[in-house]
Amino acid sequence: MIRFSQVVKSYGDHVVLRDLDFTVAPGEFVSLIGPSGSGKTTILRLLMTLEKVDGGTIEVCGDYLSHQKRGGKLVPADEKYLREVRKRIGMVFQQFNLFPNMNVLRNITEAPVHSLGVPRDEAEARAVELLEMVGLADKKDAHPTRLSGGQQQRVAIARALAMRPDVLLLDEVTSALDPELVADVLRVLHEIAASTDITILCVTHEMQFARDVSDRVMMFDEGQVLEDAAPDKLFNDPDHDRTRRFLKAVIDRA
Ligand SMILES: Nc1ncnc2c1ncn2[C@@H]1O[C@H](COP(=O)(O)OP(=O)(O)OP(=O)(O)O)[C@@H](O)[C@H]1O
Repeated sequence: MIRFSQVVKSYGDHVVLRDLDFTVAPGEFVSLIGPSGSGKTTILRLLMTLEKVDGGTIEVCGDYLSHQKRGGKLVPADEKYLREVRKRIGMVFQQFNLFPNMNVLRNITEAPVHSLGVPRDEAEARAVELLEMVGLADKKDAHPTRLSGGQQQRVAIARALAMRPDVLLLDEVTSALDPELVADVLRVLHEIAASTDITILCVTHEMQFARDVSDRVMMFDEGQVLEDAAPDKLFNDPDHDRTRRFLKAVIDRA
């Protein structure tokens, strides 16, 4: 579960998120769409604790992310507390960010072994299962530089899942890929959405994918959720003219 309550985030005088409220229910797959500069990445950066809120609260699976409870009061979260909460949040970025000096298996097992204390043989067995799931069982000994961008991104997805996160954040995960490599990555995400109960928040420009895979789609504009609906409703019959114009612009560009 993810809950933003009255979240405000500014950069200097520029208010990027204004009194933002939204919830992603446990196990839901929600896509976030909207024009460039509307604040989508800022939402993910707050969830990754790379930024702090200026107002309001963020909760992940019942724990505050922006604050912690001390003596019955909410106080700003300290680093030790955040390190624990962060373990429950998986992330996959546009750039794959794999460790170039480690083979694929090590890339996947490093965090479970060192941050969660999972025994190495157990972490390796799980990594092999995940590599099978993403269609790369034969690449476990390869180094990332030997893989295509699409394969590297599938390793990055396996690496995020190896931490058994409650919440998975996807930030334009296909944007850096050549078009012919996109389908395999989307297929893997489809399977994850269908076969796990991870709560997923996905920022994407892939409208067909958002339509196919999401339980809900949030159209975001100027720091607020303009429209929040099931994909069929949002893509076929949006309530707002702004949404209609945005969707048309994306389709015309494709
Ligand atoms: N570190 C920062 N310092 C100052 N302004 C920032 C910073 N990060 C983002 N912004 C501004 O905040 C606004 C929202 O940016 P954000 O990256 O969240 O938008 P976005 O919807 O993700 O855009 P895109 O689709 O292009 O990635 C933009 O006007 C951006 O210029």
